[in-house]
Amino acid sequence: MDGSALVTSEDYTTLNTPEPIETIPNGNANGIHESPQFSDLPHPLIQTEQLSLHYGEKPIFADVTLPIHEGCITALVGPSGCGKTSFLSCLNRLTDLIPRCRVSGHIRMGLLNVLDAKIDAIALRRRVGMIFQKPNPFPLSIWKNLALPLREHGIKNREQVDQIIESTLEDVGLWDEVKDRLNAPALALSGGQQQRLCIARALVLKPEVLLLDEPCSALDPISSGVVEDLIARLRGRYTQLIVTHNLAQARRIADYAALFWVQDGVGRLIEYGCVQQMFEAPQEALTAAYVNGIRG
Ligand SMILES: Nc1ncnc2c1ncn2[C@@H]1O[C@H](COP(=O)(O)OP(=O)(O)OP(=O)(O)O)[C@@H](O)[C@H]1O
Repeated sequence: MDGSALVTSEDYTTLNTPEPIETIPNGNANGIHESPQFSDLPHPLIQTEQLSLHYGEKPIFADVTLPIHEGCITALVGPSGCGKTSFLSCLNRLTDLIPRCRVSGHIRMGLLNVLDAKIDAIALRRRVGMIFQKPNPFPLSIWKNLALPLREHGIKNREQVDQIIESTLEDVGLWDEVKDRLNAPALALSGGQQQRLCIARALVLKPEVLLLDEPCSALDPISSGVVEDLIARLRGRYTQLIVTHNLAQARRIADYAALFWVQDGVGRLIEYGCVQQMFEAPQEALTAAYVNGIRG
């Protein structure tokens, strides 16, 4: 599902987030990515319990209990229509904006009960940013794409805004490419640059979690590689949950993977584990068939 239409500038609102954590759970001296062992695990930053979602009367997924570990990359994989995007949308309550969408079960993020009707969903969306399949920069200049969410959060001092914009564009590897044309329209950038700008737009608000819904699938192979490298580089600083149909990508960058599948008309979590285990020694026959390209 392309949820880009769901997001308004209002979704980029509200301050009050802790600084991103600095721990880097992965990556050895050679830069080779290694999956963490379960024994090394901190508590999950987010935990869903028996999470279920309906659109109207139609059940989409049911009873999903899934930990999402801090600083790690978790990949959601599975065939089209099994509810991966819908699951992502629950985590920052974008589901509130979908008519006749009903979510039940529990989502804990630290001490926060995410599904509590009383919590500030706008504040939550600042802590849990979302990146969509199709890059969706505002039809404004590059600079304004980043200044706008800052201004909405009360950061207006020009020097401070410029400093945050520069460091965030550095973070996403875009500074050198755009520093001489910050007033150019964002829509004039290439698809891959636009997607990195959208990631920067989420990062200026210092989120803890990034939800990435097939962030590379609309990009050419080179741009896709650049965005994938960026996601891998952000490991440890942000908790990332990525929906991808690209199993090779999941294997390259994720620490954990979760396989969703429609069974008896409803999406189910079939298996969750370290990415290495999911690909090399899956516990479920369906996972083995999926990762080996036999099913799905
Ligand atoms: N707003 C909506 N209203 C009603 N049904 C919806 C809505 N959004 C998605 N669906 C349906 O819910 C099911 C799950 O969709 P979802 O996009 O979550 O699956 P997905 O696994 O992410 O699929 P894909 O990999 O193709 O993006 C699909 O049958 C879809 O048609």
